[in-house]
Amino acid sequence: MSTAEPGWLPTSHPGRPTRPAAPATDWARRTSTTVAVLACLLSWTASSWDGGDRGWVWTVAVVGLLAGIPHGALDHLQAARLLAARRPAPAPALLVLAAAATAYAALAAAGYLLFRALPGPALLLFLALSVLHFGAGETVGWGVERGARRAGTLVVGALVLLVPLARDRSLTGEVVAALDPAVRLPAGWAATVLLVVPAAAVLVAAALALTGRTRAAAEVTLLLVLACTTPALVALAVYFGGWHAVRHTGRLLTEHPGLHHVLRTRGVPAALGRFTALAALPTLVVLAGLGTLWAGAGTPVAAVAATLPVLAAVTVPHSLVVAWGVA
Ligand SMILES: CC1=C(/C=C/C(C)=C/C=C/C(C)=C/C=O)C(C)(C)CCC1
Ligand SMILES: [Fe+2]
Repeated sequence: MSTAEPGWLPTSHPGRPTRPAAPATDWARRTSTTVAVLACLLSWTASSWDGGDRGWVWTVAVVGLLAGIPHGALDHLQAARLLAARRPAPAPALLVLAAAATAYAALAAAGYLLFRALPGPALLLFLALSVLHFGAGETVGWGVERGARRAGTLVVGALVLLVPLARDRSLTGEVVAALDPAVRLPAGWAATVLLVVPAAAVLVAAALALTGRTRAAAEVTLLLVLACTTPALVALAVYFGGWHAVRHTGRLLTEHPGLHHVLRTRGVPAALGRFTALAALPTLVVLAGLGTLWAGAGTPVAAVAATLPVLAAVTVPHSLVVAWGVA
């Protein structure tokens, strides 16, 4: 990073903006929509040709998971920036970064220990947190009042996570049993989710369309189709890696001062290049960890069960940093 560019602490931006920042949001919306539409079309085609052999679904699941990892790779920088902005007096940048990274790691460790000690309640908390995190990522740009945003967050978060999990009860059950055979999901949860959530999503899409938010309405409809008509793991993986992570990255290009500077002066591809460079090392660390976990798992289900506590652990600080940034 050259000395003329702002780093991860709040600074005034040198120079005049040469490009507006909206292209990052636009790029993210166009890319994620294209991915979701193509994923639906390809998935319907594959499902009709695979003769019941669903090996391809696991490939899509791994690709989606891997594609989603980098979107949290700059969380420690985001946390440091938010922490620095709240301090009454400026503190040395490295000290703030160390404090933010320590708090982040401590929260992740606490999440992991909780998952290991009490898998049942921790799984329910993790699902609730994930619904809120995914849903909040969708409603952030809707421009609706707070109550409507909260309802939309719950409905769309449940749509993209709980509906696929409920559609493939046997996979969800197997993963949960591999995690801890003593854990029981509440009876009737899947039927309730499938009865309530898609209908609620239709109402949300209709409300958005009737209030002139046609693009948001179309996006909720597309997520409804993805969640309800593609194999559960495909829906989850495509949403996580091809939609949630892409949109979060688009927002980061505007929120992170260094990336925003590159975005304004050199455009979206250059800002994405800079994001890739910054995210590479944390992403590689997570990949190495996942590789170790997966090497010890005998079956795909065992690999997913081994991934779950780690995913839950990093989701705790990740969701908090993202929510703090939006607040
Ligand atoms: C229960 C369960 C799952 C839940 C995954 C979740 C809840 C992921 C949340 C990720 C988040 C919130 C990432 C943030 O960016 C799997 C692995 C799909 C497989 C089947 C069982
Ligand atoms: Fe996220």
